[in-house]
Amino acid sequence: MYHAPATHSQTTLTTAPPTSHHFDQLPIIDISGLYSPDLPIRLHTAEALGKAAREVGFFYITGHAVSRLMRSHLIEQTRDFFDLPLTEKMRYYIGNSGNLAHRGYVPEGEEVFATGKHDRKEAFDLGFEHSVDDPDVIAGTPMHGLNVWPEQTGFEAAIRTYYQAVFALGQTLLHGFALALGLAEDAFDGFIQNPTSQLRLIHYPFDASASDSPGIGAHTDYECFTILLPTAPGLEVVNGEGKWIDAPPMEDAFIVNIGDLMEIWSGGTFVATAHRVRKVSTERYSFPLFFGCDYHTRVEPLPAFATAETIQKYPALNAGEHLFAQTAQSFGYLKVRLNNGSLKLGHHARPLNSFGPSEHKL
Ligand SMILES: O=C(O)CCC(=O)C(=O)O
Ligand SMILES: [Fe+2]
Repeated sequence: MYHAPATHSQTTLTTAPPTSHHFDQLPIIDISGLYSPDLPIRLHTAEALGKAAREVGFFYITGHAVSRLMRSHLIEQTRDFFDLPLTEKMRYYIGNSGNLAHRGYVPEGEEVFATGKHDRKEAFDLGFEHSVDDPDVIAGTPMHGLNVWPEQTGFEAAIRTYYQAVFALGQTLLHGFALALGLAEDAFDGFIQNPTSQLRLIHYPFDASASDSPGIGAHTDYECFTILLPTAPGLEVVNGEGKWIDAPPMEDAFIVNIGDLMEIWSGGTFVATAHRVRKVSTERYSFPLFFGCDYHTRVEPLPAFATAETIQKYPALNAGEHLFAQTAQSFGYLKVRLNNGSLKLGHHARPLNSFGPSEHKL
């Protein structure tokens, strides 16, 4: 279901979860068939993907092409970076990334959500790199530009390699989703020529006092879909009865979840399922790639899914403006600029958490 997004990459859940489907665990889908040169094999795999996207909106994928070595380099480099003293990490502070490129280190307390609470977490944010002569970079369009790279030996190479591999996996999944919706395999490609697609390296530090209390509140992800690699349990997904189902890490698998844009395009055929992160007393790293579309994309139900009902339920929005509006309202350095008038959002920017309280929100 789609609701006004409350944070960058996250939409706070404001109404009851989908009621139609019962599940006690997430489905596991071997996606290797999507890499086949034979269309019938790709279609067969897409069918399983589509069933999971319709009924659960959240699933494990195996049979992908992101190697174990790439994943372990990512984790090692991230661990080494977060182990650095704060003053060193602050050299790469996200608030210093020029031109609203919004890349770099996010210290604890920088991100404050609609509830006013901040999570005990730090992050390092990066994204799709746009060339310096890209018209959007020249125009200063938010979230466009180059990544910030710490001097740490091996960091840039490891993170770049991972980004490229997981982004390519996203493109493969995108084709699978298109087939699953009965569309041409490349139906979405035109929307994803120059996306922002953020990869976040997130560190939830060891917190002995945090036994089973809520961490990141219930939300759906804002973009097309998310490809997540977690290192420890903590993620929970809501089922049709409103029960929270554990989604622990699974060896060699990613967790994929449908985001709001896919739900809008498919007129609700695919569901953006709410999830949250429990505070656990283990140190935890997680790596979501928010597979998004081009900044200027107008997102609305595609013709095959446009009915009076879906058009009313999913009013068109501008993907990038909306994403940035939510980011600007949750990151401290951008809030300062909003407050002093040096940054302005369009008059139609929705406030954080616009739809009021809910039983599933913190
Ligand atoms: O840390 C996780 O496992 C997921 C984080 C998440 O849901 C998000 O950042 O949108
Ligand atoms: Fe999320």
